[in-house]
Amino acid sequence: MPILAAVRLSHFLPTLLLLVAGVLVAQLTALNEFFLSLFNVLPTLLLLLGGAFCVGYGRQRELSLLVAVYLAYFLLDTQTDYFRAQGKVREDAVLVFHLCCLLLPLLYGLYGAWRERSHLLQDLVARAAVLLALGSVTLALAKRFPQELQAWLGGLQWPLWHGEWMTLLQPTYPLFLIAAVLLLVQYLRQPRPVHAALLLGLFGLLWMLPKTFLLPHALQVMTSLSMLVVIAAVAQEAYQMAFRDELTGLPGRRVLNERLQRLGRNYVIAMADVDHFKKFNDTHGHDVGDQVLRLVAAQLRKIGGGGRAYRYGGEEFTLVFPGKTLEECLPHLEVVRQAIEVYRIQLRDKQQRPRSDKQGKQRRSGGAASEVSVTVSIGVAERGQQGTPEEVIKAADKALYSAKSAGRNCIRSPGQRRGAVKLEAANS
Ligand SMILES: Nc1nc2c(ncn2[C@@H]2O[C@H](COP(=O)(O)OP(=O)(O)OP(=O)(O)O)[C@@H](O)[C@H]2O)c(=O)[nH]1
Repeated sequence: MPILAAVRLSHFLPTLLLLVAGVLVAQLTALNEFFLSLFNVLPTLLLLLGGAFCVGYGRQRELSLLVAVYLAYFLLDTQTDYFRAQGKVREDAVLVFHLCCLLLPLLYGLYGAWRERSHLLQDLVARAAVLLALGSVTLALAKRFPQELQAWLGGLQWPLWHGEWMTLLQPTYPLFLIAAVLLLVQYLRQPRPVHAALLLGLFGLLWMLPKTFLLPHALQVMTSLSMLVVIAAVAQEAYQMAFRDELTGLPGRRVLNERLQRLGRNYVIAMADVDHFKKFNDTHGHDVGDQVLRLVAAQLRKIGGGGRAYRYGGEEFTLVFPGKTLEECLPHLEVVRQAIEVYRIQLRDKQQRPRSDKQGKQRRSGGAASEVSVTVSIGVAERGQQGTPEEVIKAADKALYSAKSAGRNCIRSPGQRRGAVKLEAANS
């Protein structure tokens, strides 16, 4: 699959909306009592609840990231509290702020792009060891040589590369840039909600740092939201894992079972099955078989008439039409059956793939590119006077067997006579 084709706006949109909301709220100079109290405790609450959630789902990477963001928040919050109470900054404020500006993107980029190992405990220990080593060396230096360290950090500048807009210590920007590139590459290689959230969360933190002492709520609000978007993305992935079929992206059996409990008095259920799929797999290989299932699912997803497609299992799909009659659904089922029949699938066998564009063009013009197509048989049943959804599925399954024995690539319903299979044929 081309990389950009897998990029989804839905991976970014919720995170983007939350962060934009955060930017707007952080600009407010006065928050009401409720939100003030909320944002004062939110980072800690998110660390505890989100941390427990990540532990539960074995997400060491997100857990370590939450801890790193929280530590930076804790250090900066101590400084801003003092600043607000005393009207002046603490003695070590500049040093602490500069260290946070450098260590936050460093740890964020490192933890974010560091792939989780299969052994969860080892992974967690390795991440904790990095934090401990970096933290203890920094702390020791800051305690022992505060002035020297501050002077050294202040000297880290390249006047040629300095921009007017740079309000943070100059090396902060390349560190954020490296972290952003790492996280972007990670997203492009594996477009997942969590990878998108990690990338956008980094920008939230970059926005926040220069405003830490300037806007009274920027620190609490943006820390909270940067943590929240990561936790929300973990929750979104957990939901997808539980309820979406990974291969086709369609809702899986669990969602179907749940939907069946909420169907009203009238509904239609269709079972669709790819024809001769075993033979297809044997001829073209399991990978091509998977590719075909994805394409069949993509066509079924487009079903009209208020229908919804689910992967029932294997090469079998279920279509549910709430509040519809059989007559209303048949034309829509026929449209997808035909769409699948005429769809030509270009085989993307890696070994057969041309090495250059020129070669690819030559092959295509020479007709050497291999194309395949599949068909589906569909059995469809509607709820009668009585009957549970399970009984309607059984009836649709029975009709599917009739469709198979009637020659496949057709639609049948219970009681339909043998031969009355294709609507177009029947209508003409
Ligand atoms: N590639 C791939 N194959 C699958 C998947 N799930 C099930 N299959 C294959 O689907 C085939 C189903 O074959 P059968 O149930 O015998 O039926 P069929 O060959 O489609 O024949 P008819 O249904 O009678 O037209 C088996 O070979 C399974 O291995 C999957 O996720 N990916």
